[in-house]
Amino acid sequence: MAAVIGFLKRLNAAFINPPVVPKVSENGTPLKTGILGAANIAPIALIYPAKSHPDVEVYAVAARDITRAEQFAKKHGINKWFGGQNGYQQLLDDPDIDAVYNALPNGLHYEWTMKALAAGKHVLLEKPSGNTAEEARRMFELANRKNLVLLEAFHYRFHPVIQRVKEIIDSGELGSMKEMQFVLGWPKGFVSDGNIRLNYSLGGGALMDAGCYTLSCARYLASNDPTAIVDAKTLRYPKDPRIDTATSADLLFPPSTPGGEPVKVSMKCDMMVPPRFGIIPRPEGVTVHIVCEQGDVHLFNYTMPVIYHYITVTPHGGKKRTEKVYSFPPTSSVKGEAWWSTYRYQLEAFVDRVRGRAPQTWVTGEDSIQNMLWIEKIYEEIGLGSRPQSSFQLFADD
Ligand SMILES: NC(=O)C1=CN([C@@H]2O[C@H](COP(=O)(O)OP(=O)(O)OC[C@H]3O[C@@H](n4cnc5c(N)ncnc54)[C@H](OP(=O)(O)O)[C@@H]3O)[C@@H](O)[C@H]2O)C=CC1
Ligand SMILES: O=C1OC[C@@H](O)[C@H](O)[C@H]1O
Repeated sequence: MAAVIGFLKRLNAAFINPPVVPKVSENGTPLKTGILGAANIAPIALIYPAKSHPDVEVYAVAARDITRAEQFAKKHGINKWFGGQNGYQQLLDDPDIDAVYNALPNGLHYEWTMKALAAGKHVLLEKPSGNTAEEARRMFELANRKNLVLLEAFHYRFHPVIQRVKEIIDSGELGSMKEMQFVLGWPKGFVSDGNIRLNYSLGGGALMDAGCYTLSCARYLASNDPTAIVDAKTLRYPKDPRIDTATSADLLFPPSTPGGEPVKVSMKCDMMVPPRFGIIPRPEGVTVHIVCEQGDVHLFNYTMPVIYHYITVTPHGGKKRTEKVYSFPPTSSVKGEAWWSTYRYQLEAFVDRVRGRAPQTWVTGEDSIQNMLWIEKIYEEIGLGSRPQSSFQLFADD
């Protein structure tokens, strides 16, 4: 019963009725953020988390259609909106805005992040950072040059549960790593014709959408980049064969301990998992499984752990234990509540960085660039090729 009540409380506070705190910024005014695109993800990734952050105000939204912008703004209590052909640029030109949340389709991440940085705004950028590693490299280079914060929104990395899994592996309690398996999928019907995920020029594809998490998580837990792609397979979207609706890849990573064997990693992502018996919707899974020399670690739900998750640790010949990690230990002085979503933890870190404080953890620009690079390599391997690089030029000599 207590578990059910805990689940409902977390669900409610994270995604339905987030607690609202007064805005009391040490800097005088809270960080004013503007959203590019009235995107589906914006409420759970920024608007709800901002309600419980004392130093963030969701100040404006821009949409291609002014009516849509206005409706979205009114629905979410946002006082300012921009719309029409110049709506996005008008938001960037607003001198009161400090930071921008770029929730546009992947293929537009580069153009609008470059424009936002050029306008002097910090950027919280949706994953994957762009269509190519070159786009990512240019964005982080500009952010560095302008001394602005740019973060690829790999929200799962900010939650204590994935950090706990890494801690277990890195502690050596189970010996060196042998294999890791990552699965992420959405039930068929979630992504249908017309969705940005099925649009090639907008950076669609399962590997871009769900696969970028599996790859990021593998690289994070391995503390390394892959050394080789052993095999990769894909299912193509019949209406546009340049789009993968599901992709799986077997990779090799360097040994986790000196002199050890390479770590074998398999990752699988699917945007259209067929229903069980043809009718029961079935997510492919949201799991991480790690096989070490002396035992296994399994994490269920690494992308939405606030709702529910568990880690099981099974030492060979030992007793299986289960851990749940909704917040950092009270002794650690790291901020957080059991109801904080990955996005709320992420916002805390983003604001800390913008305000010149050290965030609890971070996804570096180099990490984001490498993730894109390996996405491109896997696309090459399966014969689909990279998503098209943006033709946008910030400077004429770009
Ligand atoms: N962190 C996470 O958990 C998640 C991240 N994402 C990422 O967020 C981004 C947006 O995803 P999601 O919110 O699901 O997508 P949506 O389709 O809901 O939103 C995309 C927004 O992009 C704008 N847009 C601008 N140009 C175009 C165009 N040519 N075609 C379609 N839309 C356009 C639209 O804004 P307008 O209002 O101006 O019309 C729309 O609101 C993606 O990069 C995705 O990978 C998505 C889901 C979860
Ligand atoms: O980032 C994401 O996470 C949640 C999914 O629903 C979505 O497709 C994806 O873009």
